Amino acid sequence: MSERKALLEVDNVTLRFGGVVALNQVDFTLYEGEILGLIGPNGAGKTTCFNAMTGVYLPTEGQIRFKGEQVSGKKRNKITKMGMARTFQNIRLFPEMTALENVLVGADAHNSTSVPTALLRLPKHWREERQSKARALELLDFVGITGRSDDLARNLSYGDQRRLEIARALATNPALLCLDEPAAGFNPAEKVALLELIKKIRDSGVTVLLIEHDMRLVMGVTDRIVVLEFGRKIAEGTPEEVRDNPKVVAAYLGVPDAA
Ligand SMILES: Nc1ncnc2c1ncn2[C@@H]1O[C@H](COP(=O)(O)OP(=O)(O)OP(=O)(O)O)[C@@H](O)[C@H]1O
Repeated sequence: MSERKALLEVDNVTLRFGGVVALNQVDFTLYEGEILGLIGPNGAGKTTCFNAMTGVYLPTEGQIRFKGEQVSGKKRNKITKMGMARTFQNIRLFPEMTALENVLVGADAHNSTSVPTALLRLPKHWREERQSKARALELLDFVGITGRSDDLARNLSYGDQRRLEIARALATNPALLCLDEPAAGFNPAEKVALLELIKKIRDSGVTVLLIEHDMRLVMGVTDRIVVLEFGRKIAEGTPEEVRDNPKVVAAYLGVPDAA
């Protein structure tokens, strides 16, 4: 246990929107190399927590640290550069760009080419562009949409658009990938395939944080789970521990059809 290395620390975070306490003294750590599930009923605070971690919201109290460095108050592109990438509950692709171009936009966050180098089309620029393209094609292959690189994003199936979003996030070479309900709208077969992809991402060395409503998906893929209810953490542990926790059963698993 002692060799586990903290990647992201949510340290006693409270977040208020006016009178609404969306997060109430939430505390947990995400360790390198794990798949952590963040679950809870509607309105529990999952998305707010995610948004705080990725710099969208500033906690009212407490701190969030990534690789030991505070993320709160930092700009999005700085947080991306620190090694954190995310997808969104609602797909946010550039619909009129090709799949490949969408991934290249992700990779751009990482390129070192300066604007003058790019404008003057110096060799370094071409080299980086070639490398980025090769890497983008590799990522499309990795997420399972080989052959769709030249298709406009809007012409991809819903499932493939979700995969493309993941490829775009991976193009920033993250240490941590945060997935916000990636299986929303998926049929059971697509969910199984997504589960495989999430494991493959982790096995490639990327730590994964997963917000998910589908209990079966969460149980089948995560190493540990944090459960929120009304903005508070009510449980944390392995899928088995969480599943058997009476508070969780009452709050979430007891809801018919939650699975
Ligand atoms: N921008 C905001 N302004 C005011 N209240 C907000 C805002 N965002 C979230 N809330 C409130 O904070 C609480 C937590 O919401 P949040 O969206 O984080 O929950 P969630 O667990 O992600 O829910 P869901 O599963 O429905 O997406 C809710 O009471 C919500 O109404």
